Amino acid sequence: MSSITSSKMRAIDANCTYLGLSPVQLMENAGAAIAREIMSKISSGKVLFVAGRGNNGGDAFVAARHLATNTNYEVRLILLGHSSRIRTEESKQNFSLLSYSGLTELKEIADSKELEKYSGWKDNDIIVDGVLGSGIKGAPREPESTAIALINSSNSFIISIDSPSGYDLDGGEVVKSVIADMTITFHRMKTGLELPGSEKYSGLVKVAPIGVCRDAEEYVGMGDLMSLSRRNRDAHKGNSGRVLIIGGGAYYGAPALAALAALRTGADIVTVAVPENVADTVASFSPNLIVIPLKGDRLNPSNIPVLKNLLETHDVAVIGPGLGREKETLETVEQLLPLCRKAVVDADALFELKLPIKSEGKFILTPHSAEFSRLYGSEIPEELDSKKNVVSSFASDNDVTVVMKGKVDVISDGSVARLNRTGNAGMTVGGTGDVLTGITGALFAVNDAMDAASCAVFISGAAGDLAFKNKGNGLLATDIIARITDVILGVL
Ligand SMILES: NC(=O)C1=CN([C@@H]2O[C@H](COP(=O)(O)OP(=O)(O)OC[C@H]3O[C@@H](n4cnc5c(N)ncnc54)[C@H](O)[C@@H]3O)[C@@H](O)[C@H]2O)[C@H](O)CC1
Ligand SMILES: [K+]
Repeated sequence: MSSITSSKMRAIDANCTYLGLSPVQLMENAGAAIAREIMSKISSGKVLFVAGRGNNGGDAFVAARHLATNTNYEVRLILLGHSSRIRTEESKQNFSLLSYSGLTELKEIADSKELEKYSGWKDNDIIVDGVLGSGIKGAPREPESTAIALINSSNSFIISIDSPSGYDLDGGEVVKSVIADMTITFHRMKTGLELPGSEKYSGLVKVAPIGVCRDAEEYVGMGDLMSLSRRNRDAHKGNSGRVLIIGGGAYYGAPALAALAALRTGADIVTVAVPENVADTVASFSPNLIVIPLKGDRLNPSNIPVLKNLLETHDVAVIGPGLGREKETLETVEQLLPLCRKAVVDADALFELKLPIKSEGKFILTPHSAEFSRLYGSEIPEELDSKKNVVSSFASDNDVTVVMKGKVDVISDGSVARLNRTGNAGMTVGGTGDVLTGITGALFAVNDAMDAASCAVFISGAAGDLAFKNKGNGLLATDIIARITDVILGVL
């Protein structure tokens, strides 16, 4: 399996929490893995743990407790700072257990000078570095910086927890780092530990499993939303996404639903370009919509010059909701796609879509399984792994990102395939597909295609699940739009 970045690891952790596997359980497994490694290396001896106030230090607390259950080991631990400043509940809980765990010494040292004077640095068989892990930001500050220097100047065998402290697991600049003999990283290899020259800092790298649920990685969860781009405090209007919805003509509700969903997902500007016969109706749904009427009562080739200008001032186009399948409409879609930098293609726009799209642009297609089957030209297999393979190779062959909607949604950009299980049977009501495309458009405006597509199906389904709690099978597409912010506010 390939390596992952530390932000991907954080997303997996958060997905574990979402599934009910708590951080304290993962920490217990992480610490136990460190203790096992020490026990397999030496059967007795002196071990000094140096712990920071984050969860990297928390892993060290657990490891020290496990190791001290065996009286062959003399276990000492220094906490860098005051225990009142330990950051997380799981770490606090594990620190408090240390008073009952038979350690030879347990010290809290916040001051760098005092740290230098500490008598326990010498004659350890092993020093365990739990100073900083994946949560590091910038160059190590004090007292962590002095602790790193003291660890490096010892003659002991150095084992780093998760990452050599100070080293960037994503491969960024290293200002000051522990030079370890061995690094035990958790769950998966990290990108930065595979880079040429990284072994100078890490020593031998081992990957320890910590009991992460398989679904926390494969299925989209709350943690994935953490990797979405966040709004800058000094953002200007438009920075958070300009979405152009091209739809309507045959219908009027669909483009309005997509537009309102995009606004609730956080897009700054949502413009709805619809044939003039439905423009007033679409505009009447909400004063928040900007509606541009297009000549004619269906999308047609004469609309292209106006749409071309609009595409230039928008980050992403959402093409399809309520268009109808008139020949001239589908031909217009075909001519429009190569003009888009980014587009979400849905509903009627998928009907006669010619693939691959001859364009430099990036595309997300959101077919349900019957639509996908038509594009794919064959039946879709029942079994989930085969479905993933089919969607993945289709995405790769056509250079698109695909969301195949179903009871379990399958999302792939051709290199990665993810699954989503949020959503419920109440969402078979009309308009829910339009809501999903609107959410996808808003996310795609400011994120890459795979993140946008995966998070969009998750948000749409989770908002639908919240709506289902109050409305049951009577839920409407507009009820889902009303709950989008509740899902997003849970994370961003
Ligand atoms: N699934 C897993 O991999 C698990 C990993 N665990 C361990 O948790 C750490 C990450 O923990 P986190 O609390 O997010 O961060 P750190 O402990 O690395 O550090 C945060 C801590 O340090 C302060 N800080 C940040 N930058 C600096 C700096 N430049 N100088 C000084 N101090 C800094 C920050 O303010 C915080 O207080 C991971 O590596 C694993 O070891 C889980 O225990 C189990 C699941
Ligand atoms: K560390």
